[in-house]
Amino acid sequence: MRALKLHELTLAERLADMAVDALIDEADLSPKPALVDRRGNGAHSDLHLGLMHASALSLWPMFKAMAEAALDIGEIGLPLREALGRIGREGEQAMLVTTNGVNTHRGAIWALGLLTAAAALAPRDITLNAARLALLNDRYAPQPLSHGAQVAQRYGARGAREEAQLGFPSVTQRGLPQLRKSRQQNIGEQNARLDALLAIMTELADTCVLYRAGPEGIAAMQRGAQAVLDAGGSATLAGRRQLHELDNQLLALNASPGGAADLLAACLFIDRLDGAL
Ligand SMILES: CC(C)(COP(=O)(O)OP(=O)(O)OC[C@H]1O[C@@H](n2cnc3c(N)ncnc32)[C@H](O[C@H]2O[C@H](COP(=O)(O)OP(=O)(O)OP(=O)(O)O)[C@@H](O)[C@H]2O)[C@@H]1O)[C@@H](O)C(=O)NCCC(=O)NCCS
Ligand SMILES: Nc1ncnc2[nH]cnc12
Repeated sequence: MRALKLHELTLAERLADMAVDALIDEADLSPKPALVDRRGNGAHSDLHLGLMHASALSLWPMFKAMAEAALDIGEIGLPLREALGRIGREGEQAMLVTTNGVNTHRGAIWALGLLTAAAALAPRDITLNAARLALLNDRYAPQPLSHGAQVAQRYGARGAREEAQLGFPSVTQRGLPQLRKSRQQNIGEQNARLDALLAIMTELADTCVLYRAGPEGIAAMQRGAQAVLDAGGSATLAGRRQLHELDNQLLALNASPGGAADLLAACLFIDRLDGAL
């Protein structure tokens, strides 16, 4: 009998695999404060873990197309930025068809889309090149009054666009260093990832939290996340108590840190890519 020969994955396919894996790892990580995880729906009535998985898988062709566009065009500039915008909008439609209209991964399409394209061009300069792409103005992008735009107007908050334009400081200066520090303490991968999420939450202006719960919600998220880390992190008993407290507080405020969750996925993507280099 002849052996079945599987085709070797292209670079674009491997990057799409890594992006989807990062989204699934983020969704599965538990217990995340007020977010969808293996325990339940957090502060969401319209989301659940199966939907997050289906949504992540629906985005695989989009991530692959973004990486291919970067490889075809070969340089940072308006043609690539506008190609990514078009592919991203199509991906968002595919996501909405899969989820029956629920917004599961809009922020992740933005962050991981830019990072996937940047990784295809030059993995070692990934956040710098993602920022350069985010700084270019896509002439075809619609200007809807999104939740992010509304809270930017009301509170002057820096949202997803600015986070990318600055080269993802929440990821490079908070999430990744914490992930590596916690791993060195041999506390287990899930605890290290939870600590990374908390580190991201300590300073982020998450526009999802701001839209739902205002500055009070942001203060509760940032203060509570810092309290877990100060108590020794999510692997310690004292830290777990603080984490439980943070979960309760955010649920009471109906505040879901969806932006922080997307940035954790970005963090896991870059970490995986570093491991593959
Ligand atoms: C340029 C865009 C990023 C648009 O940004 P803008 O801020 O105008 O739009 P939003 O759609 O409100 O926000 C983008 C999403 O980014 C996540 N996010 C929030 N804060 C931050 C932050 N500080 N840094 C990084 N990322 C952040 C967040 O995504 C998660 O939350 C989603 C659910 O949130 P929300 O929409 O508020 O809630 P809903 O469930 O819809 O309603 P309620 O339940 O509250 O009633 C969830 O999807 C997570 O992913 C923000 O939502 C860019 O998005 C854009 O232009 N998109 C158009 C398509 C495109 O061109 N893409 C290009 C690909 S390269
Ligand atoms: N796990 C999660 N729960 C709720 N919103 C999210 N957006 C991205 N990941 C999420």
